[in-house]
Formats: sequence, C-alpha cells, structure tokens
Amino acid sequence: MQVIAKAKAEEKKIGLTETWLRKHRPIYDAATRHPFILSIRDGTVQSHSFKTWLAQDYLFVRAFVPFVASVLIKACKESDDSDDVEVILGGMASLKDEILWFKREANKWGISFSDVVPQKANINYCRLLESLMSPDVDYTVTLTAFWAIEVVYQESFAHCIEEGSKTPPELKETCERWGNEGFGQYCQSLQKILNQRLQKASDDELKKAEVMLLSIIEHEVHFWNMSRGNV
Ligand SMILES: Cc1ncc(CNC=O)c(N)n1
Repeated sequence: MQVIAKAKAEEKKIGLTETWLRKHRPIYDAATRHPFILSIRDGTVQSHSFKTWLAQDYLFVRAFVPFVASVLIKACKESDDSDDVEVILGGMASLKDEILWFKREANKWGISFSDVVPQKANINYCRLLESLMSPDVDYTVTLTAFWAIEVVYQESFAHCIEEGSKTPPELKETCERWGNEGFGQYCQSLQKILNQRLQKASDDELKKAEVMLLSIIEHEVHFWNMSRGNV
C-alpha cells in the first residue's frame, strides 16, 4: 500500500505529505477551520475563549521547546542533509521571541501565566510531545509530528487574515504570528525536508508517520476545543 502511495505522489509530482492531506481532508479541515478559528475570523470570538486559548498555548509552547530541541538532535545525528538542521534551528530560534510575545500578550489581556492550570487536552498533548522526545522514536516520525504541529497553526491563522476576514484588530497580531508569509515559507521548508525523508522511508515508517499526522490533527482539535470550555 505504502509503495502505491509513493508511486502516486511521484506520478503527480507532489510530495507524500500532500497525498496525506488530500486523503484526510475532512479531519484536517476540522483542525484548520475549527469553530474557534472561524469565530476569530468572523469577529464573534468571546474574549474569555481567546484568553483561555492564550494561557493554555503558553504552557504548550513551553513544552514544545524541549520537543523541538529533540527534533534538532535527531536531525543532527540522522540526517545526511544539512538543510534539515538549519530549518529546524530556525524554528527553534524563533521560539525565544514567541515566548516573549506570549508574556507581552498576557499583560495586554490581564492574564497571569503563573496562575494557569493546564487543562486535560493540553496535558495529553504535552504528554505526546514528551513521548516523541525518546531516542527510540524515529526521526521521520518525529519530523512528521513537528511539521503537522506547525502547519495546522499556519493554515488556521492564515485563514483569519485572508481577504474578507473580520478579525478584530486586537487579535490581528496573534493571527499574523502564525499566519504570516514567513511562517508559511518555513512550513513549506519543513514539508520539503519531510517529503525527502519519506521518499527514503520504509513501509513501516511511512505507516507510523501517517498515523502520527492523524494523531497530531486530533490533538489540535481537542486543543482548540478547550477555548470553548468543552474539554
Ligand atoms: C497547540 C499548538 N500547536 C501548534 C503551535 C504552533 N507552534 C509553535 O508555536 C502552537 N503554538 N500551539
């Protein structure tokens, strides 16, 4: 089956990641066109929803840092391509600014991060990140998770700043953070290096990577759900 997927991707001159996204479109859209995102886009989002998301996401990003470091270590050890390391290092470096941004944003909204308790969906997601940090988890599978985590945010927030969106001005900066063109290009770079790895992967690795993509998408949906209070 996986061999067929590779051949199909090759025939259409698209990457395997693209064939996955086509195959799993409905679930991918459930994450990138989630009601929380649509409510930002149409300007009806409640401030308590936004604040809940912001606080939970700060905790997530703190846990994301060591995860990205683990991806970087795997890339250094296993990749024969120095592009990988540079792309991942760039992602890692931008997290420093991101954490500062979260702190500024917390001030703006009157939130104190030290009082925030992680919710169940967040705990589960961070637990998944933690499990992926193990050296036993294959680099290709880890890279799939990394790309999926980033691309869901990119596609979601880019949708909020497209023509015709009614995103409130005070939320524009948030949407720009992940929806901007630079972040889009970075996601493309991740997708490209992932596609190269997938071309060389075994059937077993391909299956695991595809399952990982679905798992990340599901965790992202649960993560957005927290903002609406339906954990
Ligand atoms: C839950 C979640 N998924 C993806 C991202 C985007 N990556 C880094 O910021 C994020 N901040 N939060």
